[in-house]
Amino acid sequence: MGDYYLTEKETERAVLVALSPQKQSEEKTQEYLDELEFLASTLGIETSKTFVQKLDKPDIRSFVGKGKLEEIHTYVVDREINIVIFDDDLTPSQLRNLERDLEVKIYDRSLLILDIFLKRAKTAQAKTQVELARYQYLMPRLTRMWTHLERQRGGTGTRGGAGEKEIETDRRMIRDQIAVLKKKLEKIDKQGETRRKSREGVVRVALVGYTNVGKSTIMKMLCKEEEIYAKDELFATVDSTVRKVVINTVPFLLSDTVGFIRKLPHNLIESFKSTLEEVREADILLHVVDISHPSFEEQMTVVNDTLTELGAGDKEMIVVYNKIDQLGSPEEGGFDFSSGIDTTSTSKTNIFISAVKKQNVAEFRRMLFEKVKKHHLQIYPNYLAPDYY
Ligand SMILES: Nc1nc2c(ncn2[C@@H]2O[C@H](COP(=O)(O)OP(=O)(O)OP(=O)(O)O)[C@@H](O)[C@H]2O)c(=O)[nH]1
Ligand SMILES: [Mg+2]
Repeated sequence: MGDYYLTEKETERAVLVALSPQKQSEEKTQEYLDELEFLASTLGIETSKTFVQKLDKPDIRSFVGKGKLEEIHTYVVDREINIVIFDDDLTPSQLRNLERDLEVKIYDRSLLILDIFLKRAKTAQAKTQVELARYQYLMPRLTRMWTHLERQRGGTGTRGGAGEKEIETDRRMIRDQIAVLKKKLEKIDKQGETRRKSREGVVRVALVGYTNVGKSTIMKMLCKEEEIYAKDELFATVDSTVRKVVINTVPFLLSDTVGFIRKLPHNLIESFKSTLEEVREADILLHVVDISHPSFEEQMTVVNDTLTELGAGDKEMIVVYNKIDQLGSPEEGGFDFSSGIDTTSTSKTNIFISAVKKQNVAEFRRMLFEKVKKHHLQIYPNYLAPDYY
């Protein structure tokens, strides 16, 4: 008997499924799967095995081909797996077919991300936004949700799913719920607008970046606050936090925002637009990058694309390359970051730091101070800011 049988019942065990198109390297596929595993573990789901199928496009009926599906099914039954997670979004009919064939909970990337957001959201606004996005996601997939409800009520894997009548009732209920949530959000947005107006006349800085790069850690470092939640988990921050920071007598507002990720569900971006208003209204963006991540460049592209989508693509920006402590020393072939500043780029400013090991933090603060001062002087031309040193 393997270890599997010793695992506590409550632990959710999953298998991951991804496609590997011909033009994608094996390393890339593995990296995507690692990210998916990390997402799952953030929800407390343990990954038991991953399945990869060499296919350029997903199978219309069941995402993977028939043979692979049988292979997955056998494994799921043998190892008492409760969830199968697909790295791409599934169409409503794929979801239905897979659930029928595999007889376990089926997740796709979007649902996984939505569930993490649901777990993390703290403020009324974020909670409402996630609920809305989740209902919009579930709406075309109602049969599936119904069978989930069935199971929760103690039914056994209802093969045929619910009757049309029940589904219609559910659909109506969800439609009403979506309307209620939208109204609620409008009201919250109005209050937010008033609050944002009251912040006029103060320079605004927003931390942006891929998830888990260290935004909240930098926020904490700049605010000297302990209560900001930073953790080695994806989407540790879902609500945006705003704090007043003063560097060398120049005040500004700093906001920490939700991290971006490859293939962020579109509904989610839509519903988070008001939270991301912090980003749109910022004078300066601090684009935090985890330079120790093997695909940091791709992550930067995801972030820049999302910023463009939000209409914040051409803002003044400092690129903060974080986690340099994770890189090798110059002797080991790593970079020499001792100066902390790369002046080769003209439109943007780059800085290399370690928020945890506090490397190059003084240079970073000075760079930020110079930028903030410039904006502060535009608002208060008569203000005499002292020199940094
Ligand atoms: N080695 C190293 N780890 C760091 C550094 N900065 C942050 N981390 C770690 O990276 C992990 C993620 O940090 P967070 O600050 O939560 O990252 P985030 O960007 O706010 O993440 P989300 O809110 O999940 O999007 C934590 O475990 C941090 O301790 C650094 O300079 N060096
Ligand atoms: Mg965070």
